Amino acid sequence: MKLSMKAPAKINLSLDVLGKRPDGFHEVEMIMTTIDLSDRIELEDRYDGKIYVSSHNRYVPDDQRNLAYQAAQLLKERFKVSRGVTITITKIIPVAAGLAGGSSDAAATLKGLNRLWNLGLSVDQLAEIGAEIGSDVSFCVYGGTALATGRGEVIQHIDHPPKCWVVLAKPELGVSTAEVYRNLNLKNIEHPDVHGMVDALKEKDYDKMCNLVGNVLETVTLNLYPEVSQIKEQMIKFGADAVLMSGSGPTVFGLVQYDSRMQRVYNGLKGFCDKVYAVRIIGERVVD
Ligand SMILES: C[C@](O)(CO)[C@H](O)COP(=O)(O)OP(=O)(O)OC[C@H]1O[C@@H](n2ccc(N)nc2=O)[C@H](O)[C@@H]1O
Ligand SMILES: Nc1ncnc2c1ncn2[C@@H]1O[C@H](COP(=O)(O)OP(=O)(O)OP(=O)(O)O)[C@@H](O)[C@H]1O
Repeated sequence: MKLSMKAPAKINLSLDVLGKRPDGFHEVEMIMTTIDLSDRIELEDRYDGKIYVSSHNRYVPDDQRNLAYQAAQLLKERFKVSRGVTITITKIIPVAAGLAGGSSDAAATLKGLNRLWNLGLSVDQLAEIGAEIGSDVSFCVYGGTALATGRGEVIQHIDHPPKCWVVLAKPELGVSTAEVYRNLNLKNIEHPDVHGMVDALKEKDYDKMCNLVGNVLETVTLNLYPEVSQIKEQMIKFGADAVLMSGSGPTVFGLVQYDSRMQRVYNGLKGFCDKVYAVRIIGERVVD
């Protein structure tokens, strides 16, 4: 049997770091929402018990380092599954970009294998297993819009953003999340108003949402890679309503309400940056 799953990217509308934990991770408070930019994951049953993964993308490992492979291995071992799987990833989400591409591939693999292997796990159980693979995987299992706390794996569903465009620009560099967290100076943080953002979404107040976007990791990545600042400046110049880096970067996104303005920002960035996308926020949970 064969299954095909969509694995959407996320953006962080707000990202705050509260401190460093004894386990080395950082305590975060962030708002994530899914966007209409997705990888496709095909899962095909194997009866020799092996796990194979391929993506035809030179930046993505085709072995046990692949997060989708790790998802399959975890389920196989934990639930003593004798069958195997061939995982084929059509990579659309840019890699090491701050868009949770690998995490979403892992989440889609967990959800797909739950069906393919008849494991009967609830979405909450899948999210809990996902947290063992990476901090963003739990959110990706649920999708939608959430306030994520802990190291990112404690998920509280919140209202989705008002309808708008997201223009994304990804410079030709990949960023290591670990390196960005390592370079964060906890004594010198300007905390974004995460709870104000929750209210803005509840009130469906587009202007308030735009005013409150903030990400404490942005300054770190901007210092490490000044070209990200230039992309931000271009987005602002071409008229995006709000501009922010997603996650640990380097992707910068701009929120835009009107189609004509979206086209202007998109075209403006196209000449400036290699990978540019204009997509909608999905924001609402899709149960698949
Ligand atoms: C930047 C974000 O993408 C925002 O959504 C996430 O916080 C990172 O999520 P992720 O890529 O799934 O992160 P993980 O794979 O769990 O961790 C990668 C590395 O980032 C650092 N890390 C990650 C999450 C966190 N709350 N604190 C951390 O310090 C750790 O050094 C860790 O070894
Ligand atoms: N399925 C996968 N897709 C992309 N990268 C993967 C995958 N599996 C493992 N990786 C590795 O993970 C690293 C980070 O890639 P990914 O695209 O998930 O980063 P990211 O978007 O910054 O994630 P996050 O926003 O969760 O921090 C890559 O450098 C790659 O080597």
